[in-house]
Amino acid sequence: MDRRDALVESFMTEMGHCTKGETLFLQAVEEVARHVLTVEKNDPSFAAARVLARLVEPDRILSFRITWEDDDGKVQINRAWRVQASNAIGPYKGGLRFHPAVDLDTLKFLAFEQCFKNALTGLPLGGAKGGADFDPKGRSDAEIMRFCHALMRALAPHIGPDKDVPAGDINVGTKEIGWLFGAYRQLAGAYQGALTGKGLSYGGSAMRVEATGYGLIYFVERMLAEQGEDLAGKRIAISGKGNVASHAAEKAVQQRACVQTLSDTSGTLFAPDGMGQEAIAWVQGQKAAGRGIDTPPDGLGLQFKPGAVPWEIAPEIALPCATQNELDADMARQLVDGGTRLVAEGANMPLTAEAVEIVTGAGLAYAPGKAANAGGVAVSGLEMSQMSHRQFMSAEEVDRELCVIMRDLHARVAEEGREPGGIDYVRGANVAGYRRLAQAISAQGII
Ligand SMILES: NC(=O)C1=CN([C@@H]2O[C@H](COP(=O)(O)OP(=O)(O)OC[C@H]3O[C@@H](n4cnc5c(N)ncnc54)[C@H](O)[C@@H]3O)[C@@H](O)[C@H]2O)C=CC1
Ligand SMILES: O=C(O)CCC(=O)C(=O)O
Repeated sequence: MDRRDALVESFMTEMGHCTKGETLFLQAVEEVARHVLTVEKNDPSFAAARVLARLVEPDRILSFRITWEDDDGKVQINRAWRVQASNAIGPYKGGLRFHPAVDLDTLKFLAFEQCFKNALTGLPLGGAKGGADFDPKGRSDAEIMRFCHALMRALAPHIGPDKDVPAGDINVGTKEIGWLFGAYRQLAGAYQGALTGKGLSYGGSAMRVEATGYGLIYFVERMLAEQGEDLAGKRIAISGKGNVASHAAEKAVQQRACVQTLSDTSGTLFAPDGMGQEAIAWVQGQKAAGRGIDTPPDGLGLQFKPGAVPWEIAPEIALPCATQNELDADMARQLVDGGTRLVAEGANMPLTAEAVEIVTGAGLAYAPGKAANAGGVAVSGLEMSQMSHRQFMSAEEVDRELCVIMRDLHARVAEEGREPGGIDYVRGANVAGYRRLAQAISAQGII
């Protein structure tokens, strides 16, 4: 199915010349271009500023060789990048990912998406993303710490509280941020908030760990409220078992939903009667200890199916929370045929372009990650404010604020995406994010 119109076709063709082989980046850009190019064309100042053409070319891409020593004293070499996409509305902001599959294409797509997501939060945050092809699997803590310190030696000159503020992402959690921050403060010779996701004892925000998953559920609650419904008793399938997935599960259970799955690349944990908090805590403990989820203990109501994906249970709500393009066309058809009514992305771009066509074509309510998972970066924004004021909020205060941010974000997206038959969340998110970026970019002249 090809929905490209002439405007999108010519934009993508022009872009294709300098982005050969960057399939993830092109996928993310095309989805945005479909909705915003007509908005740009119809606004003389946005059109004159060529906003989208500027946004698809990052401000700068930093590339690093990271050299470090493993536990056997052997020299190891990794590649790392920081893609600083746009600081038109605030300092560059976005996570760092450690994964062997990390490459420039992945980070360019994530940095591009981050610009729109951060604009949607209503906070003054620009867009960036970074990471390394370092695989922490099988590495000791001492090795991961040495890698973090080596990475920060390369990154430190390019970041700072008013410049670029990295955070965590896949395989980068509170532990890694601690090591990155330790090296940063020594190299900078100053105690400043150049990273978020810090521990509570040294300038972190309450609830940053929970924020993305909890925010996702607050967003889903607004989507359901549009249909006059709530989460109570709804059967939910969640993929992933990490930070986003497990905290989405935790909040959904608190809101009386029936969470039936969590997963990883080895298979899926099924809970036919719904997971309790103990089951979720067990998954979190396994992940923290670097252990698998394939041997659940008796008494938690969990069954593990090797190689299975969560979507086969025909859930009412599907929340992909693992990684990009994890949910393909066949899985999307499985959801549609099984009667799923709502899909919201906890991960960044977890549905392939074809899968998006299938779920939206079938009339499911579908929220893209740039809207639904923005709670994490929003609380990072709150962490930046708290750090600069030297005054910290309680967990209850941050949670309340997160709820308000997700409610307002939903309203912004709904306003742009409302149609007679419901809300087009993809168009709403793309256009609302674009308008904020375009106003800032066109107001600041040709730079
Ligand atoms: N941590 C954060 O605050 C935010 C994260 N995200 C996105 O959420 C997603 C997950 O990130 P985190 O939970 O932070 O990472 P994490 O490292 O805590 O967990 C990721 C988990 O996904 C599992 N996984 C990877 N590929 C999989 C697959 N194909 N099927 C099933 N499971 C798979 C891994 O086993 C891993 O446990 C990523 O797309 C990330 O960019 C988005 C917004 C904020
Ligand atoms: O908290 C942040 O700055 C980054 C969060 C992130 O990487 C994301 O929203 O994908």
